[in-house]
Amino acid sequence: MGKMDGKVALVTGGGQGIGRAIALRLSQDGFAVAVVDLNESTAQSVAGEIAKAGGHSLALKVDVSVRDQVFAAVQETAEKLGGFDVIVNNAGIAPSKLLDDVTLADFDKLFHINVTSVLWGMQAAAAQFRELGHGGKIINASSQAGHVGNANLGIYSATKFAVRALTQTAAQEYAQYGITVNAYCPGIVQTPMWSGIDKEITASKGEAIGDATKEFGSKIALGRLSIPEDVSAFVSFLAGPDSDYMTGQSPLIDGGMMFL
Ligand SMILES: NC(=O)c1ccc[n+]([C@@H]2O[C@H](COP(=O)([O-])OP(=O)(O)OC[C@H]3O[C@@H](n4cnc5c(N)ncnc54)[C@H](O)[C@@H]3O)[C@@H](O)[C@H]2O)c1
Ligand SMILES: CC(=O)[C@H](C)O
Repeated sequence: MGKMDGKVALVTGGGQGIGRAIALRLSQDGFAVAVVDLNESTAQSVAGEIAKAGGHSLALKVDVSVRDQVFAAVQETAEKLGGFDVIVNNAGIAPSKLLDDVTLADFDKLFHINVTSVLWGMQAAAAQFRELGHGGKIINASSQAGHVGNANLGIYSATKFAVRALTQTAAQEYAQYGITVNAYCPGIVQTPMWSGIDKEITASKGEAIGDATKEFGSKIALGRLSIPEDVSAFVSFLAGPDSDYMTGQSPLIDGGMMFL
């Protein structure tokens, strides 16, 4: 019996990387999980992994930058999985570009996918919790790059700083409804996103692939990069009953460069 049996969670960007690990872990915790992703195929694959392991799941193709699609996904999840208790606004992109080279189109796309998607997810989840007559948990993906501006990732860093602002503000505004709002801020996690960054940064510097990983990794006390399961273990805590007291906190845990 999972500790969260009967509860329902929605994970955006659940088709790969950190989102996939979160979806699988919340299912192991007992949640029924809606796996939401722009990539329908990977969303269905992760939902299939959950079902094969005996869990309840739903795969939804959603562009999280489109408000109506996010609201529709939350509604469909509540209807098909029988409730709604947790949303994890995890989806994001991380293109590497020097500030000098950033265009308005780059800026708008990145803020729509990494920031407004979090706002739409929080609005949709809070509305659903209130419609169902109970509180709930909102969990947002920030980053170490939301605490320290990263060269070559300046606009990305700006989006992750913005997610922390939205998280801490929502925590204050939603507390009256019994809704907690927290963010996770991983360091460097071995996912397709990080592989892409490593390639782009090292190529732009004319260095060998992997040099960016060595550069970032050298600052990690534990001497290793994170894996998606490091993050999903923390999100499992945030989604569970032990974090009912936490909202908008941002204590720092050094070591794996995991910030809360
Ligand atoms: N990998 C890292 O080092 C790292 C570190 C800190 C924070 N993060 C953050 O964690 C989250 C997950 O990162 P990851 O490394 O797993 O990334 P990833 O690129 O491996 O996976 C991201 C997923 O989001 C989906 N996605 C992208 N745009 C979308 C959209 N518009 N609508 C719906 N889905 C969309 C992709 O299809 C993909 O499945 C991101 O918010 C990222 O910024 C990552
Ligand atoms: C570089 C980093 O921290 C990730 C991509 O958020």
